[in-house]
Amino acid sequence: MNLFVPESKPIKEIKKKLKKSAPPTPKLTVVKSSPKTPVSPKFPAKSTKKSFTPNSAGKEVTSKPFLISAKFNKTEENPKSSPQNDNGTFSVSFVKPKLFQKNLKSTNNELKDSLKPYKREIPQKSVPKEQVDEGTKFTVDFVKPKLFQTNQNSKKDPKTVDKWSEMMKKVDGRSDVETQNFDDEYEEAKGKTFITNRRETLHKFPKKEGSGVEVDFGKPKLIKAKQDSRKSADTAKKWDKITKKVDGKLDDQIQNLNDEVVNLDEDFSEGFSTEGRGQKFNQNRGSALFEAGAWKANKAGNKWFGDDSGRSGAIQVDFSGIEGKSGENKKSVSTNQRKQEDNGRKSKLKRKFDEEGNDGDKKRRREDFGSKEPTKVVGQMSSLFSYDVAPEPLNDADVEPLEERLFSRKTFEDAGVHPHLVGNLEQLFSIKNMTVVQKKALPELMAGKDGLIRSQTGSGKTLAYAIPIMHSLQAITPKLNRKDGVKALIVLPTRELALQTYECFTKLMRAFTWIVPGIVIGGEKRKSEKVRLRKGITVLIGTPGRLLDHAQHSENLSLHGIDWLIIDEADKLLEMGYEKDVSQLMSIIDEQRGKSENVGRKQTVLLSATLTSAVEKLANLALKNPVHVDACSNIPETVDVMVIPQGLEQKYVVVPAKMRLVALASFIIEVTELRKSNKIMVFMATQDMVDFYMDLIPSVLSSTVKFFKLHGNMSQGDRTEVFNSFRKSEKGVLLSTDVAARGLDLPKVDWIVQYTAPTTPAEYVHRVGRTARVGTKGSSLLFLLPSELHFVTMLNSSRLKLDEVNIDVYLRCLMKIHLESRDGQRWGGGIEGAATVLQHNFESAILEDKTLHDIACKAYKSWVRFYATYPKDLRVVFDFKSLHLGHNAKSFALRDPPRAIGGIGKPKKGEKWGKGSDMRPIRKRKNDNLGHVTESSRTKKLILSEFDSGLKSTKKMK
Ligand SMILES: Nc1ncnc2c1ncn2[C@@H]1O[C@H](COP(=O)(O)OP(=O)(O)OP(=O)(O)O)[C@@H](O)[C@H]1O
Repeated sequence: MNLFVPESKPIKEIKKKLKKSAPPTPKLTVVKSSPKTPVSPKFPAKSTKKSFTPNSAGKEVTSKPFLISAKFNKTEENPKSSPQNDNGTFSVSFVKPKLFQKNLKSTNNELKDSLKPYKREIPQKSVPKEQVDEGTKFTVDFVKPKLFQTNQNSKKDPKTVDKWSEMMKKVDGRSDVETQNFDDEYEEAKGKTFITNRRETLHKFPKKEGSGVEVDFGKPKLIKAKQDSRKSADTAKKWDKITKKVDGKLDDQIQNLNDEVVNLDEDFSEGFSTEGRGQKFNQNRGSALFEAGAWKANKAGNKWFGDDSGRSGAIQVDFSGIEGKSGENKKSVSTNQRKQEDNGRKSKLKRKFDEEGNDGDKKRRREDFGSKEPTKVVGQMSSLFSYDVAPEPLNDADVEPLEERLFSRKTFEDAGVHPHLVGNLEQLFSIKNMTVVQKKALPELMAGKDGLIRSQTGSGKTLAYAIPIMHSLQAITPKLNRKDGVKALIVLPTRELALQTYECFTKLMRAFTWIVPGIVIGGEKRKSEKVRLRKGITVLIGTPGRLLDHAQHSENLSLHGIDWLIIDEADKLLEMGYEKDVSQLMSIIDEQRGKSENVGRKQTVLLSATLTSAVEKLANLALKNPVHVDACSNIPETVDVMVIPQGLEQKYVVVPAKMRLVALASFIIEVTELRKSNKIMVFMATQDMVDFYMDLIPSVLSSTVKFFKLHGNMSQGDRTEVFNSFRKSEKGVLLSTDVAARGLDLPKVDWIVQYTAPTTPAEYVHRVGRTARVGTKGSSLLFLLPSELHFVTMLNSSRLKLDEVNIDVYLRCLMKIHLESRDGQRWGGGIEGAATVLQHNFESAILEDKTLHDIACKAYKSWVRFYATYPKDLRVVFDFKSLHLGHNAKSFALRDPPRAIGGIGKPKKGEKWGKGSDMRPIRKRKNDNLGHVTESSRTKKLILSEFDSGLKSTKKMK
């Protein structure tokens, strides 16, 4: 059966009939169309079939959908004329072609390539051509359009690209059922009716009715084009322009269509809409449409109209089939649902991966924290492995640490430093090249300027000011002598730092014997210091309290000849509340200098590894036209960033309160015994903690490594001895308070452990800065309670990058050493068993020794008090109320319940803080006039005790 030529109406017959039925030639404004000539002169020739691309039938498929909107203009003579029974004018609007062409133009070769296999399916030769007469009705299969559409979309949305490639896979294997599935999306779009009113040469499709496939379908593309127009301003404009034209020409139907299109446009994001169904298009360029694609003949439909020329007939497109899009909608809903499910599954998977993926440690930690057991009664050892609920592990932060170059290529010689000094540096310090901060600071300070200097820890700030001082003092003629009094005054926050600086100057002065260094740091008898001062000192180094004391009360200290005032670790001095002492010192210097004749200009220099706003305010008061020396060239001004030595590896470990002591001991064993690292510094919050752990840990571990302790409440003799012997020792563990956090230059320290977290990010930087100095390597480990985990986030925001290490890494070492329970009890195997033995041994040591028990209680109380004094901005992380005091007591090897330990404990319901407890409510800190936070007097006492000048009556404690 020939589907294309209706058997019942041979062409000639039809023509005859037409002639008969046609009224006298109406005055028609016929817009002629031919494949080669655009119907509307407003549309260029480009919009003809020439621009078609091959379709599956081997025939060209238009890249322009030819959604041709047509208007049948009723004639004046025959106002009742209708397309069915009369001729009329058909105005055609080539709405889409241009637009679509634009779209296709933008389609890259990928589209063509991807379509090739599909197109080759039906070789061109196999498609015979056939003449079809006017009035032939065609049914359209809407396969291709979607394909094109999708491909176009694919360029805009990666998801669609995926979908597209998935579809293409199906399309490639077009013969199989899947392709059919793909076509299903348009299944219900089939059945559109096209009627030609002209004779056509058509491709003959397979013999059967309903076969054949493709058409380049205007409507979807129209919708799509409109939709696309939202994506490109140009296209949108063009679209608007075209729409206007169309609107001017279209009849109601078309107008409606446009309305629909707008609606569809809205709906398109949800998939193909049902809105377009039932639309009818009139087209007077059926040929173009036919040419545009393959179609199916439907001999049942013989409606046709138009003139016999066949040039201005109409083709009616019935979109009723588009309701199939509701299926699509359903599909898209289900796709959405599937997507949601997928997302759900993915996020579940992601969570799972986060938990146990490549970081099984985190997973284990979460499991470990899972159970919760009440602390058992005193005298019995409570389980070590039952914790608070674990915190959510932190996501890996995207932190880009700030880098600061350390060394420069310039030598001290290049900077014009006196050759004797250069020689000294080479021989005694083994130093030739300057560090960056020295390279920047030296020329400015040697030129007589004041300076505010910042650079990372261990970058040679001491020499950055010591060399210019020495260089200028040695140049003074006649040569200085002791009677000239103090020429340079160096103020530092701690005695150890003062001692270290004194040593540095002593070395530098070897070539200049007439320059005399001196130190006053407290802790010594005032009398012997006075004697030294009376003898005469050229470079005086000291802590602020003792310096002020001498300046105020000792006639032997004359400051009128001061040329240099150095305030080192300025931020710490201010944080400790020394700004008053420092400013008093400055006034005394100015006063004495004011009374003297022939005084030169005094140079003042402030230094710190971290510059706070308080330091800058002090700088404004103390410095005149200072030069700002920052070793980091790209430090952002707005962000509170910290620079860490590049050789420093920063880690943190989250340890439940109960496990802290065992974890610390394990770490010490692991690092000193198994990894053979040499030196560790362990920072603790309070002096009592340092005392207690110093008494407990070495005795229980019977370790071969030597332990040292350093805090502000030790005698100066002990402090100096410890400081010196730890410096010189090859191996050792130094338990210390923050007294050792600043400025100390202890050689070859491998690890910095912060057993209690610092009170500021800046303090963190100074503590870890005791290792990895001047280009060496070092590591740091920060202990955090689960509740403190987000301190890491805070550090991250200062561009400090820390990596998490699991507690097991250290606990595992307990399996490698011989651990015996003190009383022979057995505690099971594995890590847990070993850790329990160790904890048991600590607790037994306390139980066996009442003094040690008392020390433990004292330490515990001091820690609780300390915890309540975290600065306000850190309390969100170091929240006293979130502490499990009982679990924390265990880290002091105490089995006693908190309230039994000197009344420490949270108040019971209805009870106030302080009642029967050592605890007090946390006091607010106030801002002083220098803009930094001042401590409550109790907190201040706590901090100052670390750095006490040793004087009986401390004025600074007013
Ligand atoms: N140009 C240099 N080349 C090599 N080493 C140097 C140089 N300048 C100083 N050093 C050494 O670097 C070490 C650290 O110096 P210094 O204590 O002055 O650092 P810092 O910047 O003050 O550190 P912090 O901020 O911790 O106080 C010292 O041992 C010092 O001798």
